[in-house]
Amino acid sequence: MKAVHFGAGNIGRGFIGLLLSRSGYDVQFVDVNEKLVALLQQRREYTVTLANEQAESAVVRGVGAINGNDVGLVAKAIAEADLVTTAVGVGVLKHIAGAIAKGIALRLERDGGPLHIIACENAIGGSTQLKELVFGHPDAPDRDKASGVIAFPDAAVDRIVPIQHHEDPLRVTVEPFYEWVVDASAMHGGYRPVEGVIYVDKLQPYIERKLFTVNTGHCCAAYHGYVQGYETIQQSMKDAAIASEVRGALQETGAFLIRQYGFDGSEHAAYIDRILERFRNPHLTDEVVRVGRSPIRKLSPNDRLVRPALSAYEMGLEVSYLTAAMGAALRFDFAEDPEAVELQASISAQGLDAAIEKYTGITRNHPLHAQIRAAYESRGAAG
Ligand SMILES: NC(=O)c1ccc[n+]([C@@H]2O[C@H](COP(=O)([O-])OP(=O)(O)OC[C@H]3O[C@@H](n4cnc5c(N)ncnc54)[C@H](O)[C@@H]3O)[C@@H](O)[C@H]2O)c1
Ligand SMILES: O=P(O)(O)OC[C@@H](O)[C@@H](O)[C@H](O)[C@H](O)CO
Repeated sequence: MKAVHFGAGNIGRGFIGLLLSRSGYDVQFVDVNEKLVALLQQRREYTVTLANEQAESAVVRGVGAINGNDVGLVAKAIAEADLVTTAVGVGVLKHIAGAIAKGIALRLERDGGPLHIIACENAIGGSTQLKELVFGHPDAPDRDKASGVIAFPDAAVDRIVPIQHHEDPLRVTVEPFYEWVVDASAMHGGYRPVEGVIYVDKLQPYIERKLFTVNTGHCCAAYHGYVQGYETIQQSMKDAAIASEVRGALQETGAFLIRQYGFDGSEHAAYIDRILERFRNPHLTDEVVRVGRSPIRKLSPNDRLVRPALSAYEMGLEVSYLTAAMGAALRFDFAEDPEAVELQASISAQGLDAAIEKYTGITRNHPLHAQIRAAYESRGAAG
């Protein structure tokens, strides 16, 4: 069984590659980081360590790597694969769509069998977005011809994998918890399950619960922590005021999720508690600038702050912790993050109100707009 996985980064090596390999797949990573590709080709294995007391390690063996710029080789691998997955960042999907389009075209020419392509990104409908990019690409084959053969099931993936600082660039430390949920309703019948993956008929409750709890809470800790001058999520969560901002935001998204999807209230409260413990994991060092990365994406209308806030507001629920986090996100001025630079330049050039409208879609006449402005102002440049 052959799997092609785009993105040999933290989640690619520390989660998706690990599970695929355990399920008996030969994993070919596709990446544009030449150093990573060369090391994977040379060693064909890497080590994953769990961030717990025991620090248990596992070696993932028999992996390979292809340079993503070698589109011909990537297309050939896709034509021959049994499964394709991605973890490159949702904004990067457009850059891999061409190679996937070529791979599908080659596969159809050769009468290759059915194939699932699963985007494991933090986004609602990540695989569906990838599908649109692939079939919008000039190298894509006819959509109808491909539709019986190629499926793009959406997925939710959860495992905290920080930026790694090991001497060995392939080694990756991951939290023990993981959850990978795939929309089985979009899959071809008779698929071969990946060990550890949960297949469900309706993904929406799972992806929204994950994104609007794990990722909402995570970015609240990151943005409030950044404003207060903390370097890591673990330091931020030790600050009682920040921990209470994070819990407050998760109670707000929780009220919306429970009402929207009928989750059991006490089970959801336990889910929140578990997540807060995961953020505090003393065996991990997760930088606030990683978790807060790409603030424009995180402030966008369909993402972890604005979407649950607007949905909850429309249900008549309180959202002041969520707007507080948006105010803090607008203060994220990390100079090495291109989206933070763009956001700050926009605030300086066009003013705060225009930036809130542009990036969140929340217009000046919406009551939440004033709340976000007030939250931003109360934080001041130095917090
Ligand atoms: N790290 C986590 O805790 C975590 C958990 C769940 C989901 N995710 C999601 O997984 C995705 C990847 O996150 P990450 O933390 O592993 O990031 P990462 O930066 O560690 O890994 C991304 C990898 O993609 C590679 N890449 C970039 N452009 C590429 C291209 N054109 N072709 C092939 N490879 C390319 C990069 O070189 C890098 O190795 C994101 O969507 C993220 O939201 C991350
Ligand atoms: O990957 P992002 O930028 O969407 O979000 C940053 C973190 O919140 C995220 O990577 C989490 O660690 C992960 O989603 C946990 O499952």
